[in-house]
Amino acid sequence: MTIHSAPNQATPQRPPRASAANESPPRQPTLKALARLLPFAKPALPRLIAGAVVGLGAALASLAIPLVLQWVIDGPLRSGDRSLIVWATLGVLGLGAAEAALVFTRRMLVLAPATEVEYALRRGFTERLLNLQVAFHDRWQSGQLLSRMMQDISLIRRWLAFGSILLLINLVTIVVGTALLFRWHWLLGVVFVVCSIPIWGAGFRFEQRYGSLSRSSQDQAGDLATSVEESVHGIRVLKAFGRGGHAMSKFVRQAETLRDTELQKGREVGLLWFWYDLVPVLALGLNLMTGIWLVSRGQLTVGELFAFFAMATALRWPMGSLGFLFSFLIDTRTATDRVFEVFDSQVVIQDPAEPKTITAPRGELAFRGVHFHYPDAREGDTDIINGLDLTLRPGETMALVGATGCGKTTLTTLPSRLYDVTGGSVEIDGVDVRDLRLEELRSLIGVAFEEPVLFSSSVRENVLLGRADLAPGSPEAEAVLREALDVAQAGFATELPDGLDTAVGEEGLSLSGGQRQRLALARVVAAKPAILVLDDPLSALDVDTEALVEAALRRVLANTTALIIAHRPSTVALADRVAVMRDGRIEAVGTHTELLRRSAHYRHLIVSISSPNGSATEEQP
Ligand SMILES: Nc1ncnc2c1ncn2[C@@H]1O[C@H](COP(=O)(O)OP(=O)(O)OP(=O)(O)O)[C@@H](O)[C@H]1O
Repeated sequence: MTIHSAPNQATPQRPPRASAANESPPRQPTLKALARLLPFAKPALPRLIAGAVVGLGAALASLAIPLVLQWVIDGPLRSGDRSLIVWATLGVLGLGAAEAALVFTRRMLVLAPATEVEYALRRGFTERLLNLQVAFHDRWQSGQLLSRMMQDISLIRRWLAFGSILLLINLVTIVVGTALLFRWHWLLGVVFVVCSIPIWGAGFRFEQRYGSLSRSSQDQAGDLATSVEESVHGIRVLKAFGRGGHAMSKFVRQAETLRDTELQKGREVGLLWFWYDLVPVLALGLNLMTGIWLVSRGQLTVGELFAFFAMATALRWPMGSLGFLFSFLIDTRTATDRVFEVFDSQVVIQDPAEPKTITAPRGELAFRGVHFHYPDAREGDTDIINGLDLTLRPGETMALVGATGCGKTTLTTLPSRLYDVTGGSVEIDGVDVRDLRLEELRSLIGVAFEEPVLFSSSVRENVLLGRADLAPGSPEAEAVLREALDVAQAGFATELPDGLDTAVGEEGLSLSGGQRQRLALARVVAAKPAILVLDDPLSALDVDTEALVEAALRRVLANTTALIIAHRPSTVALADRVAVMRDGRIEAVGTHTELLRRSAHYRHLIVSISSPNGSATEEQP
């Protein structure tokens, strides 16, 4: 039973969550953007550089073949020296074999370090996500984060292992090869360089256009991942409301947008490839005519002409591959930008510079002149928590009641610093929670949310989540586990197929709402915090189970300070005192009987939550 309220004009409405696609900062030069990978790539650099050097060796071996050919044609072949011809043939074979072996070695050298960089990036990314405050996660779609974590980081790995090295090798090969063309005859070199001008022009135009397309497609892939994730998560609701078709058409719309962007990308890459395929062939044709002309005038030997063709052919792949490598480069810089947008997000809720500590916690929790608004609140909106004062004495159980949307859940997020107050302070035993290290603070406060979240692991691991101090499987851990399950009336867990080792959560056995809620309650009880914050923890339980949990909770709460959001009279009955919240403040505090006597708003709330279709609005007294 929930207390409903009419839309409250005073509280800000949440705008839809921003797709991160709208937030990209101005583009910086590609090399500068990629240089941000250096701290992660540093340990892998020696092997990546060794791979590049070996790769260059392979390229030079392939470039040496035309030189040997020239020497054979102009030397031994003309003079008829058979033994030298055999040696030269063996030399060419040796160079070919050396090239193959070096390419293989390059692959082996770069594979492992690139995977290590991928691992380091994923690890850093996850650490960042876990450290970032809840407000960050409110703004970012999960599919966007997932696609950055999986697709973008793996693209960066492929770039480090192959793309970057191939681009370097191919550019060096083109420069050295072109220099050799000049060595045979300056005119051949000039023709080659002039012919390659359109390639550079096409590359420049491509960089300009492909960058934004690449960004759009990677963001759209993230949006698509979000839709799929939401549909899979909400599959029951979609089916129950017969809205599978609606979800499908949303998916199709997004998939079509992504397809169109990919097609545009494909057209841009196709155009680039056209130039990169056409120009080397044109250059070869023009050079053939120039070469024959030079031979006819005696300015070039036949051997030099033959070697020149072998060289121009050897340069075809490096030239042709540039289109693909440039698009790869731009996709990678986009991926790097997207990954670093998360790394660049400020962790605003963190440990203080000079932390205080509470050596013997008594469990007093005080809200002093607290103000709070969510980061997306608009200028001029009234704060959701608007100058709130409330003190819970050590060991006291305080029920918090108020109309729906008045800010009760928001208030429960402040003591453990899921969000920071925007004014005033929250104090434990007189110490501002912002002066405590987060680890200490979160060991002092246990929170159970209305929506019980279980992880895809065993019952045991889920319940002992907050007890990293207990060795898994130790007698002490088992005792804490049993006691917590007992208090939460979660004995059903021992009868699951694998007992307390049964996997639950998304990947595990499906549990009922009440079973999930009892395990979540057991988890917070097992944490044995000095202060418990419970957001309507018994809402999914039947009346009999609720009574049993309440009796057991009373035992636990005897020594623990507790703030409990109450949506039912039975939960209010657990409390020593009740606080009535209205318009972002505490309107009245007292025992249930006192409040019934002196607060009209409380009477209204109690009547509405006691009736079968209970509803309360802020407009009522
Ligand atoms: N993450 C958020 N970002 C922005 N606004 C939020 C966020 N969470 C809640 N709000 C807004 O804050 C206001 C108070 O919400 P809150 O969940 O604290 O109310 P509540 O009293 O717990 O309601 P209920 O009894 O229905 O659970 C609402 O207007 C809500 O839209």
